[in-house]
Amino acid sequence: MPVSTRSKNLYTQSKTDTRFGSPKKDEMMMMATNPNHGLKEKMKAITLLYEQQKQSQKKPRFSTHPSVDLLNSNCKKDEKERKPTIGNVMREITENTLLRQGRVIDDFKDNEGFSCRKKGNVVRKLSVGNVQEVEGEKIGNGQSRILVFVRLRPMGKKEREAGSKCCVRIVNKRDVYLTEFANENDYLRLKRLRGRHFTFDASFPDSTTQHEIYSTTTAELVEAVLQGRNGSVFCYGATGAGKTYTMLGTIENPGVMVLAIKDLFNKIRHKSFDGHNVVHLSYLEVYNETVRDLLSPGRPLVLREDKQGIVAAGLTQYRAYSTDEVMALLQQGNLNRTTEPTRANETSSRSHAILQVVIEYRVKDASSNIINRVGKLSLIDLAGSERALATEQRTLRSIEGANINKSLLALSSCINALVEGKKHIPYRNSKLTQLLKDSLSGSCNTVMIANISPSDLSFGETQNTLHWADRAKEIRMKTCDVNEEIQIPDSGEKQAKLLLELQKENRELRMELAKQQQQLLVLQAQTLAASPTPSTISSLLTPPSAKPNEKQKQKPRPSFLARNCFTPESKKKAANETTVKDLANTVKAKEEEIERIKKDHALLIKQKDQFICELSRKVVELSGAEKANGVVTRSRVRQKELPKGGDLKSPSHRFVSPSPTAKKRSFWDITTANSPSVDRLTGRKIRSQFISGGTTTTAAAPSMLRQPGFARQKTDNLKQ
Ligand SMILES: Nc1ncnc2c1ncn2[C@@H]1O[C@H](COP(=O)(O)OP(=O)(O)OP(=O)(O)O)[C@@H](O)[C@H]1O
Repeated sequence: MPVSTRSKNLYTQSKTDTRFGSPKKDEMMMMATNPNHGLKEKMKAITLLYEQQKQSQKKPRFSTHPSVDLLNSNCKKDEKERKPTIGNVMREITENTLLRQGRVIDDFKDNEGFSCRKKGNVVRKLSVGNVQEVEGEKIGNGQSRILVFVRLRPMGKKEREAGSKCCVRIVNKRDVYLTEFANENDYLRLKRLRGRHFTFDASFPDSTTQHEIYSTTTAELVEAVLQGRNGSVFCYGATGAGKTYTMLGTIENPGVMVLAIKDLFNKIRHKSFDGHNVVHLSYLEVYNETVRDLLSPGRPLVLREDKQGIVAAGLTQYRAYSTDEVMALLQQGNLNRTTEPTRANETSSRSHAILQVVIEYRVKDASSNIINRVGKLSLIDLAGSERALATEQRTLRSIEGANINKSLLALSSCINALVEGKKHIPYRNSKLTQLLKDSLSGSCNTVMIANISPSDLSFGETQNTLHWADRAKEIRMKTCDVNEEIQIPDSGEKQAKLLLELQKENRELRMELAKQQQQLLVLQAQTLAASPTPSTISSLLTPPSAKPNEKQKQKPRPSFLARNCFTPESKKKAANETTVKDLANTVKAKEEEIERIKKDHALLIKQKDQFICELSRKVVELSGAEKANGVVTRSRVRQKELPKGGDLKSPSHRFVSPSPTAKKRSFWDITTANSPSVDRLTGRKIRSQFISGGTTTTAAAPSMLRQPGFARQKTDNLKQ
């Protein structure tokens, strides 16, 4: 029999009141706090208050995409339906079972236990199936934020054997639902599903192929790099989540690194207008906070900051000419990478690896300007974070793990600071963040691929990865500038013109010089002619301070007393003398000029001699190398053809001295004497002697100087 209680009446009354408006909040508050009311009444009042508050907090939902509306309507429906009825509890159990089988369920609860779907984030145009463009943002049009993708890997054999459940569900190629299953020993919450929902630019289920991953995440970035922009792709996630598989892949299923390089090489050939392009490659790892070159391992590298940003000083930059060559370099680099088996992954990468490709090529624009484009692509495979057990000893693995976690922590601090728009970003906290500075905040298009495992055993790690990936979406990037340089068209023609002009000027100067020399001679002749006494030029050129000659001494000096001072003869003499003096001065000046020109000429000739010396040295080296390689060259054939006397049988013999033994040592002879073949004469030890273990080698010893690696090989062969 129904019993009417005070609280029931109150509840019905308040319900009916809603028809005319909401029940009075003050009344509810009074009831809830009044000590004279019963517990049930208080509970009802509180429930009503709560419902009212919830309704007032509900904001109108806006979306720019029909799918988002659909999600929202689903969400409302779910909220109505998800009352703790038996039907709903049964439904939860069914969902749980489906999840255990790795199948799809329809809705999830957020952390507070309320069924909810987040409002869909604005996504950019992607080449993924049904993900559509919502906003006009695109890579290359002034990137504004990091693109974040999530990849789910298939359940591993070990995980399946351990009876783990799938806790991740990907819906709509964009939404990731993460479920936290209750602890099996927690009987009270056994039926409870807790989870979180995330939205990314694209999310890939476990069946996604490597090509799909590449075309969605990196293909556009590669295109932007070819336009002269910088791009970075980095994989983030827990150990064993599939980062290395995504970045490097296997021989049958190559990953992003391999596919990106193949694509770069294919496209650059088509884009370059003259077929000329330069591809430089470097590959490094950050292991235990030290930077190492993976292409030529050696001492740790030091990071320096210059105009281009942070660079590893001394890092090898290989020039690659083909995809195959790059593949070989990548393989070589990966063999040098530090990997160790861990609890979670048998071939766990214990270091962060960064592959950097710099491309340079030329294109012609509409107004036939030649444009030099330079783009940089960084592909980063981060080491996975690993939970260290409290009981774990301080082994090398745990130190490695600590360092990996330290750098990843530094990375998350940087992401946090960037998201919060802080002025100081702690890049210097680790080597990894220093190297990623450009990718995180510079003018760069950046793509982040977060790798996750489906197993509920890795729930914590997966949640962490998704949390950071979600944060990374907020990072705003600088507008990415294009690295290109316009070259003035026909610069070659201009240079040729300049050369011709210079040659012309040079000819004119020479002619001027010849003219001046001629003038000088004329002047000298005139001086001689104008001289009152037949004297030599040297006598004319003697300075006034010099001792007067005997004749002058004997001659009476003009004086007023002798009255020969102003005679017409003396006047003529004085005029002649001044002319001679002037001429002597001019001659002196001209001679000084000639001296200077002679000196310049001597210097030029010396420089040319040095240049010829250098050239001849190279020729001798080359001929040595040819002999070593067994290449038949004209010079070798000629040597064979030479008779004992040394005369050539070819028609060119007429250019050879008939008695070579008696000939003067020419410049060529001197350079040959300095070449390795004549080192016996000088007695100086040469490198090839050291290579052959101290025994003096013959003149034809091949040069190994340009290939130090081969030098070592040669020594080994000789030893054998
Ligand atoms: N999408 C995938 N498809 C098939 N197998 C995968 C996939 N992703 C990962 N795997 C497999 O999972 C295992 C672990 O992957 P991987 O080595 O790439 O993990 P990781 O994140 O790089 O780990 P760590 O950080 O320890 O290096 C490998 O055996 C790999 O072949």
